[in-house]
Amino acid sequence: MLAVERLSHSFRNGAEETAVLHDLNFRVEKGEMVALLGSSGSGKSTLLNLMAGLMKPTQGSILIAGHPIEKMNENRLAEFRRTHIGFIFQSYELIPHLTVRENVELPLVFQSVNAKDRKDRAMKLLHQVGIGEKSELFPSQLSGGQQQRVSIARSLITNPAIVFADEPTGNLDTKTETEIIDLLIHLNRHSGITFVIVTHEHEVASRTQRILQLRDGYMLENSQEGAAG
Ligand SMILES: Nc1ncnc2c1ncn2[C@@H]1O[C@H](COP(=O)(O)OP(=O)(O)OP(=O)(O)O)[C@@H](O)[C@H]1O
Repeated sequence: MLAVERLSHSFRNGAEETAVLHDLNFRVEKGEMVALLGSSGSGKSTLLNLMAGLMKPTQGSILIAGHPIEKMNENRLAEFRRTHIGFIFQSYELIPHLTVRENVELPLVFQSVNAKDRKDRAMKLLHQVGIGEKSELFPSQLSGGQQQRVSIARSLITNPAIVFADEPTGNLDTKTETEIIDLLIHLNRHSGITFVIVTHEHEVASRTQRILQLRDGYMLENSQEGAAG
C-alpha cells in the first residue's frame, strides 16, 4: 500500500544544506496499522509531508497504491491526495461555520457527488464513529474527542487507500486519547483501513501492530512489533 524506497531529504538555506532524513526504506501493507514514533526533531513531520505529497524528496521514491507520488505534477498530486489519502490532524482542522455533517461531506463536494449520496455516506460514517446524533451541530459545540471523531469520519469519506494521522491525540486527555485510539483500532480491524499514526508517545505507538522508529532522521533497525490492542 505504501512503499518508501531509499528516501533521503535535505533542506537548503542559501549555501547551507541540512540533511534531515537518511536513506529510509520501509513498507506498510494494506490493512496494517503502523506507528511512526520519534522524538521532537527526529524528522516525523518531514517524512509525513513527503508521504502526503506536500513536498518532493531530495532523493528516493514514495509509492502509494503502486503510484510513485514524487513523479506527479502539482495537479495530478492534488487530485491523487483528494482521492487516495486521508488525513487526521492534531488540531482537527474542521471548518467552524459548517455543521458536523457538512464538514464530513466536504471532500465529496470536490468530487461532485450529489447531495443525497453525500449526506447518506456522511451519516453512515458519523454513526460508525459514534456521533451520529451530533450531525447538525457545529464543531464548537463538541468536545475535543468528538471533534476528532468528526475529523476521522471526514478522513474516511473518500474511501482512501491510506490514512495518515498526525499526533491525533496530541490535544486530548488520557481517557479520550484511549477512546480515539480504540476507535482507530476498531476501524482498522473491522473495515480494513490502513493507518500510519505519527506520534512521539510510546503509549500510543505500543497499541499499533508495528512501530517504525525514527531517530535523528534514521530509521532504527529494531523497529518492532507492537502490542496490537
Ligand atoms: N524548512 C526547513 N529548513 C531547514 N531545516 C528544517 C526545515 N524543516 C525542518 N527542519 C529540520 O529538520 C529536522 C526534523 O524536523 P521535523 O519537523 O521533521 O521533526 P519532528 O520529528 O516532526 O519534530 P516535532 O515532533 O517537534 O514536530 C529538525 O532538525 C528541523 O530543524
